[in-house]
Amino acid sequence: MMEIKPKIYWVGIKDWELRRFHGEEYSTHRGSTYNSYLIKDKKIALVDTVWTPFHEGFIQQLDREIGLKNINLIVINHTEQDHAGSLLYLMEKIPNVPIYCTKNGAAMIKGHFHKDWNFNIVKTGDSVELGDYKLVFVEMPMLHWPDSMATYVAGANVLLSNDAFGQHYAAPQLYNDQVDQGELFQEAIKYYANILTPFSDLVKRKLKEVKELNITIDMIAPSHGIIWRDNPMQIVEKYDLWASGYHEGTVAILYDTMWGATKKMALAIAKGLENKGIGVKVFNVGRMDKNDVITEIFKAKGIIMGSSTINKGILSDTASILEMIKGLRFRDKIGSAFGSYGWSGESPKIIEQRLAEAGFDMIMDPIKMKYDPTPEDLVDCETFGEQFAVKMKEIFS
Ligand SMILES: Cc1cc2nc3c(=O)[nH]c(=O)nc-3n(C[C@H](O)[C@H](O)[C@H](O)COP(=O)(O)O)c2cc1C
Repeated sequence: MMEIKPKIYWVGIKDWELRRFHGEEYSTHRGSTYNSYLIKDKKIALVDTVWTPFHEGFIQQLDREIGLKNINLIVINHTEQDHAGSLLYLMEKIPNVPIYCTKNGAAMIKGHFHKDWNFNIVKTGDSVELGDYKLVFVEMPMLHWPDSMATYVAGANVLLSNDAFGQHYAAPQLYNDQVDQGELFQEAIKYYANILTPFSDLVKRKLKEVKELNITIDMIAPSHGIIWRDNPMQIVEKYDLWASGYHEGTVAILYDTMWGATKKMALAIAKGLENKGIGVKVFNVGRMDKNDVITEIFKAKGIIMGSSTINKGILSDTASILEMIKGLRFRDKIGSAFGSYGWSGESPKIIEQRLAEAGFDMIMDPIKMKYDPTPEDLVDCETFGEQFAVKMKEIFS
């Protein structure tokens, strides 16, 4: 239990060992934290809980520090198991305590726990007086579930933002100014790219709405990772940027190969892009963490994706990335496709079609080479890279 502002305590859990989240869908190279907050004002409020496997230690800590019976209300900003999982066990001890949540939140708590507890449905602007502080609720539907909301602690100027502005990042320290900035921002952008990209329009609208409220925010305390206390608005500004067709002006070449032919093509295309002054990163998607690939796609302006043909189709790791791309609905990105083949050569066309369906502007016809590319083939690949670079520059100008 650590005091983050007078009378406001972090009562979360650091999960150092977590390496996979959302089943196997999200890699967590640096673990994660489940941040729960306790406000010990005249009334005692608990905001969010922790993931189910950690419920025992979490509840014991709360009981030891304040006595469970002294909790006057619980706020559930979001009902996903990593934040609300311990609620079931907590409510066994204090079954009548009021739970403040959105209308969707109450429905989803019932969906998860099949219990009809004492729900207090709140909307944006509703509030609860705690004594010196007041909790003010801000609905954030689809950021990133229909139930999501944030809780603002008026008087302390703390925004308990739940999943927004969070990162899967376990660190010895609690605050943004105490940790490695490279690690912190890598985890923050990875979180945005992999979880929030489909909701960028909503993010922009919500940020505008919050700015118009004209509230002072001295601290943003999300439900995963570190707390933003040093210039907390810097992460809000980043979200504004990331939600606005963000890119770093580079090209990501993503390839998959069985015997190395498509890799040779990838490197030749990269050379062509570099010849024309475009920054390029090359990744073997079969060997790379998929969420890191998604983060790199998020950062790039252009995506050139290659796979050799297998059984008239594409290699499975490429297919998996394309499925993720489809759901994430990237915007304002350009692309093309390539690949080696033996006799029928379907893969580049399949990639082209799937990227186009996912909203990419395919600015060049795909290129394919039979079996291992000859030196002449590689010159053609290099020229392909140069032409892509020229078109990309035209789009920028
Ligand atoms: C199991 C297997 C299935 C393949 N199926 C096809 C196919 O359906 N059509 C085709 O054009 N080539 C097919 N190929 C040939 C490869 O696409 C070809 O060898 C290519 O050069 C491999 O490129 P890579 O080294 O980048 O994987 C197949 C190869 C293997 C090993």
